[in-house]
Amino acid sequence: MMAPPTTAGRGAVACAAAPVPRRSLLLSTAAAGAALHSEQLARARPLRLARNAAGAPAKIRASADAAQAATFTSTDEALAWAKKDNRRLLHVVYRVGDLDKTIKFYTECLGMKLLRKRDIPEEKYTNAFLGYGPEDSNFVVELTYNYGVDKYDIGAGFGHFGIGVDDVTKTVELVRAKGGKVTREPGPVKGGKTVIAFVEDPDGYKFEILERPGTPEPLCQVMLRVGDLDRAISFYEKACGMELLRKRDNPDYKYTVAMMGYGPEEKNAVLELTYNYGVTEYEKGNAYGQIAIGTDDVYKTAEVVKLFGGQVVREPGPLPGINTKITSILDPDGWKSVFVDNIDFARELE
Ligand SMILES: C[C@@H](O)C(=O)SC[C@H](NC(=O)CC[C@H](N)C(=O)O)C(=O)NCC(=O)O
Repeated sequence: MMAPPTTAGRGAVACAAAPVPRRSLLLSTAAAGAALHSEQLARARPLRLARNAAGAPAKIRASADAAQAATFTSTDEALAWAKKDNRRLLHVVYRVGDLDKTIKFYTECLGMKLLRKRDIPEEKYTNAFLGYGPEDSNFVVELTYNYGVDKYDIGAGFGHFGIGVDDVTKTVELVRAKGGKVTREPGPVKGGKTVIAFVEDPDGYKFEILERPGTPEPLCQVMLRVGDLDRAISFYEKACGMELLRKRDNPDYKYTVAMMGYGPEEKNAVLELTYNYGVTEYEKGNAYGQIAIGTDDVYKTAEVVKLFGGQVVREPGPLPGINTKITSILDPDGWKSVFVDNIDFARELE
C-alpha cells in the first residue's frame, strides 16, 4: 500500500496532510457548531481535575471568557499570559502501519498500558492511546492507523521518544527476548554519564531507553532535530510559553541539545531539540504527527503564537461535530503542535 502524501515542510502541506484526529464521540451530543455561549453554560458540569505526573492537581480554569479572542496590549502581556496558562504535554501523535503489532510491542517490551482505543470508520482511521499512567496526568502516545496504509516514511528530522526506566539492561534484554530490534547496546551516552540504549519499534521509530529510576513520567522525551537551535528555543519559549530547562553542547560529537517544557525534566515529559552542527534542514517524512499541549484558552494561545511570528495552520475553534477546541501551529522548522482546550480534553476522558 502506498503511504499518503508527505506532511513534511511548512505551510499548507503539513496542515492538510496531518489532520488532527477527531476527538471522542462522547462529546458529540452537543450539536456541531453549537453557539459558544451554550457550550460555556454546559461547562457548569463538575469536572474531574487533571493531575500532573507528580500527582499535583492541575489548575483547570473554567473561564467564562475562554472563547473570546483577547487583544493583548503588548508582547510582554502576551508572554506573561502564555507563561501562566495551564499547560502540559498531553500526547504525541504519530502514524503506524499495524496497530496490533505496535500495541503488542509497547505493552510487552516497553511496559506501556493500552489506555483506550477508538475507531472512526467514517474517517477511515483508528487511534490507540498507550502510556504509563492515566491520560489526565501522564504524557502518552496516540497511535494513528489509517485504513490500508501499512508503511510510512519516518524521515530524518524526527529523532526518538525517550523512556526512563529503572534498569536499561533489563529493558533491552526484554526487547531482544521478544524479537525487538536493539540498535544501540546499554552504556553511557557518548560524551556523558547517563546510561542509555536505543531500540526500534515495528515501524522503525527509535526509542531511547534512559536509566532514570523511579521517574513519575517514564515517557519523558520527544526528540526532534532543528536547523537553528536559538531560533527554535526562542519560538518554544515565547510562542509556546515553554521554559528552557537545560541546554548542553557536545562539541566532541558536534551537536547541542535543548530541553524545553512546562516543568522540571524529572517530573514532566519534555521536547528535546537537537541541533547538529551545520545541518540547517531535515526531511520530515509523513509518519510523525505532532505533540498535543493542553491550554486554558486556544484563542489566546493562537494570538500569542501569531504575535511572536509563529504560523497558525488551524485557526482556533471547535472541531466540527465534536466541539473540542483546538488550534494547530508550526514551529520555524515546520514541526507541528496542537493546543487542546483543557476542559474539553478532560470531558473526553470522562
Ligand atoms: C542524555 C541525553 O542528553 C541524551 O541521551 S543525548 C543522546 C545522544 N544524542 C545525539 O547524539 C544527538 C545528535 C545526533 N547526531 C542525532 O542527531 O541524533 C545520542 O543519541 N547518543 C548516542 C550514543 O550512542 O551515545
